[in-house]
Amino acid sequence: MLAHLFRVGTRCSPVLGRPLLLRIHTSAAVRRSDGHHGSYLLSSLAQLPSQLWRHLLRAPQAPRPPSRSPLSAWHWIGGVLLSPVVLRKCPRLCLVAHCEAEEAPPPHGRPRVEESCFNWKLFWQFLRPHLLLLGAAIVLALGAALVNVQIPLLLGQLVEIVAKYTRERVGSFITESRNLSVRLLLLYGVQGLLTFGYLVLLSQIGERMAVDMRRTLFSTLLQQDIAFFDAKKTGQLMSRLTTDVQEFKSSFKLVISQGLRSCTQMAGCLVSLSMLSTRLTLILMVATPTLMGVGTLMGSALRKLSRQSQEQIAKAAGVADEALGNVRTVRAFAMEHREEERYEAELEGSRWKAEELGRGIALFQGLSNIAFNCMVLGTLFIGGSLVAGQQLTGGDLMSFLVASQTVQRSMANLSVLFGQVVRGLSAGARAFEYMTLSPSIPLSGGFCIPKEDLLGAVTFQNVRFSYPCRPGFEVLKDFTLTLPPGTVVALVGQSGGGKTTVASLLERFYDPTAGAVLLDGRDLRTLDPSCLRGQVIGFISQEPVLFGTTIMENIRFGKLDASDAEVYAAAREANAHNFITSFPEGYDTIVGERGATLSGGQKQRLAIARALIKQPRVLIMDEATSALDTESEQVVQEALDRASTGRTVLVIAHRLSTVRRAHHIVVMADGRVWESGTHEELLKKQGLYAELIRRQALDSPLTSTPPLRVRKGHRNL
Ligand SMILES: Nc1ncnc2c1ncn2[C@@H]1O[C@H](COP(=O)(O)OP(=O)(O)OP(=O)(O)O)[C@@H](O)[C@H]1O
Repeated sequence: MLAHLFRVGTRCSPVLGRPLLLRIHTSAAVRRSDGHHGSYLLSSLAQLPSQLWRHLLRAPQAPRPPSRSPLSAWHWIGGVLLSPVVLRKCPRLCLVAHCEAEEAPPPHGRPRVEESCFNWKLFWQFLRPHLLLLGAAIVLALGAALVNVQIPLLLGQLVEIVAKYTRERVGSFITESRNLSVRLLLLYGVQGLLTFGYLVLLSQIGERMAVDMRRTLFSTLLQQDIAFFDAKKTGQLMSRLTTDVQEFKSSFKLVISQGLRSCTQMAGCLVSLSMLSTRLTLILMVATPTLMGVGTLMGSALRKLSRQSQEQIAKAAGVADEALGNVRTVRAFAMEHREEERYEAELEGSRWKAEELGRGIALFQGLSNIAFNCMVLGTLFIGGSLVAGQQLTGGDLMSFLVASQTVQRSMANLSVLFGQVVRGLSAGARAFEYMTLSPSIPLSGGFCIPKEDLLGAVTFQNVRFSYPCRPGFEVLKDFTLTLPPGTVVALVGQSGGGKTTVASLLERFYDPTAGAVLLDGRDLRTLDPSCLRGQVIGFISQEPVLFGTTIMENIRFGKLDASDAEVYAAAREANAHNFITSFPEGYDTIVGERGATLSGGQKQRLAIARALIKQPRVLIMDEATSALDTESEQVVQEALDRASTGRTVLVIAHRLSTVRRAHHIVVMADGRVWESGTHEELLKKQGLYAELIRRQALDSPLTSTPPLRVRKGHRNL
C-alpha cells in the first residue's frame, strides 16, 4: 500500500521561550476503500531535523544548520531511529519538529491556546493499576505481529508448490500443500485470537483509565474556587472532561496496539525482504520515499482544505447553537426567517468546502491507487526478470510482494500513529492540567460551630475586596457591618455597588483581600466551609437554578438525608406545597431543564424550600423577588417573611418596598456602608436612602433610576 495520507493541523505551545504558534501535523488517514492506509511517517520524520533547525533559527542564539540537504534515505533512517527517543525525552520538541511555525494571527476570533506540558507523573498514576493487563496486552500484540511476519513466508512456499505442480505436473498437489495449508490456517487462527485478546485488554485499560481520569478531573473541578470559574468558560471545562479525555484514550489504545504491531511487523518483514532479495529491497527503499514525498505535498494541500472545511462546519454549528439556545428571543423578535437564512448561508459555505475537499481526496486516492499498482507492477517486472535470470524463485517473489505490502501497511499505520501520539499528548496535557490545581479555599476542614451553640451573629470587619480576575478594581473598601442574631438587615444601593459581593463573601465564595468576616466572633477562614454552606447559611438568589429532576429531589438538594416529611414541611414554609400538590405527579413532577416547566414564582418558592430544608441560622436573599410580577412577588414575599422569623437575614433588594420592614436598612455606596437605620430613620435623614425612595416610583427597579450622587464622607454601621 502506498502513502495516501494528509496531516491535520492543530495549534500548540510556545517553544524555546517565545510564543510561537505552531501547527502540529498530526496524521489522518484518508482510507482507501480496502481499508489500507498510505504513509508518510518517514516523510515527517525526515523533515524532523530541518524543521527543528527552522525553529532553532528563530530563537535568538540558534546556530545555523550546516546545510539543508534534500530528503535522503539517511534522513528517513535517522528519523525512524531518533523519533521514539525524542518523543520520550521531550514531547514538546517533537511538537516543534513536527509542527510548522505559524506566527500569523489565529483564524478569526479563535484565541491562542497556551498548551501545558504533558504530566507523565499523573499519567503513570492512572496507568499503574492496569500494568498487569497492559503487560498481557503487549505480549499478545507482539505475538500477533510475529505470526503476521510468518504468513508471507508460508504463502511463498505455497506458491512454490503451485508453480512446481504447474510446471512438472507430478505428485499430488493436495498432499504436498496440505501441511502448509494447515499451518497457514493455524497461523490465521492464532493471529485472530491474539488480536482479539489484546484488543479486548486494551479496550478495558483505556476505558478504565478514561473513567478514572474523568472522575478525578470532575472532582478536582468541583473543588476549585469560584474565582476559577469566573475565569473559565463552562464549555472549555466540558471539553476537557469529554473531548480531551476521549482523544487521549483513543491515542493511548492506538499507540499500544498499532504501534507495537506495526513496528514488529515492519522490522520482521524488512528482514525477510532483504533475505529474499537485497536488490529488490533497495529499489523498494528508494521508490517508497519518493512517492511519499509527492504524497506529502498533496497531503499538505488537503490538510489545509480539511481545516477550512472544519472551521466552516463549526461556524454553521455556532449559528444553529445560538439560534436554538436563544429560541425565545428569536421568537419574540420574529427572527426565525433571518436565522434560517444565516444558517443556510453557512451551510452552503460548508457544502462548498466539503465538496472541494471531497474532490481533492478523490484525486489523491486515484493517484495513490495508480502509484500502488505501478509499484506492484514494477516489483513483478523487476522481480520477474530476476526469476527469469534464476536469481529468485517464483515463491520468493510472491513472498516479497506480500511482505512489502505488510511493510507499507505498517508504515501507514505508524504514520497515522505519529500524528495520534502528538494529538494524544496534547489532549492528555489539557486533561491533566487542572487535576493538579488546588483551591485556595478548601471545600471542607476547620471548625464547625455546633448547631446548639450557633447564634448567627455576622460581622464584616473593615473588609476590602477585589475580585481575583480584576485585582486592580476594589469593590469593597473598608466595609464594616454587623448583623445581630435574629435580625433582618437589608442592603440597598445602586447597581454594581457591591451588594452581591457582600453576600458572596459571607458564603465564603471568596476571601476578603483585607479585613475579616466573622460568624459568632469567629473568622470564616477558621470555619469548615462545608459546614458553613451546608448547615449554617441558606442562600436564595434572584434567578433560582433548579436541576432537571423531580420537585422532591430539587428540594432535597438542600439536605440529602431529609425525610419526606421534612421536604413537605419546607415546601409548606415556602408557600409551595399547594401548587406542588396541584400537579398530577405532585412531588414527583419533573421540572424540566433548569426548571423550565415552572413559572418564575414557583421556581423561586422551590428554591426557598430548598434553602429552608437545612434550617439555616443565617439566610441570604439576593433580590429574591425582583424577577417576579406583583402577584407572584406577594406569595413569595409571604414565604420569605415566614422564613425570616428567628433567623439572621441579609436581604439584598432592588425594590425598596420589600425592605421597609427590615430591622436595619444599610445603604451601600462607593464600596462602603454609607448610611443605615430603619426605614423611618433613614427617611428622616434625608440622605441617600431618601433620595433613592424619591427617585424610585416605589415599585420600579433601582436600575432604571439615574446613578445616585454620593456626597463626600461616609459612616459605617
Ligand atoms: N465575578 C466577578 N468578577 C469580577 N468582577 C465582578 C464579579 N462579580 C461582580 N463584579 C464586579 O463587582 C462590582 C460589584 O458587583 P455586585 O454584583 O456585587 O454589585 P450589586 O450591587 O450586587 O449589583 P446589582 O444590584 O446590579 O446586582 C461590579 O462592578 C461588578 O462588575
